[in-house]
Amino acid sequence: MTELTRQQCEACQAGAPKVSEEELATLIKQIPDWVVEVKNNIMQLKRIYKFKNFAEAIAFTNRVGDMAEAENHHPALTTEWGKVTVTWWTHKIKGLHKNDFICAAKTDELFR
Ligand SMILES: C[C@H](O)[C@H](O)[C@H]1CNC2=NC(N)=NC(=O)C2=N1
Repeated sequence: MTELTRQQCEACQAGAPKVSEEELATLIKQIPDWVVEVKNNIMQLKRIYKFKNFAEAIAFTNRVGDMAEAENHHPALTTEWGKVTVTWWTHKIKGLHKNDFICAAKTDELFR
C-alpha cells in the first residue's frame, strides 16, 4: 500500500463511502498515536501534540492550517499553551473518509 503521507486528498461529496471497519483497522495502524472518538454520533480522529510553549504550539497550528488549505480538507484545531488538539473527520459524510487518515499522517509528519 502507498504510504498515506504520499497520497493526496480526493474530492469528496456527500454520499461518498465512509471507511469500513476493515479499512479502519488497516489505516489506524499507520497512525498509531491517533484515537478514534465518536462525538455527536460522528467518528473522528484525534491527537494531542505537546510543545514547550505557546509560540511553538501556534507555529505548528499554522503549519497544519497551510497543509489543510493545500489538501482542501480542514481539521478542528484547538491551540493552548504547550498543546494543540487536532481532530479530523469529513463533514460531508459525517464520518471518516480515507482523506482523514491521509491528513492525520501528514499532520504527524509536520510534527517531526
Ligand atoms: C467546498 C469544499 O469542498 C468543502 O467544504 C470541503 C472543505 N474542507 C473539508 N474538510 C473536511 N474535514 N470535511 C469536508 O467535508 C470538507 N469539505
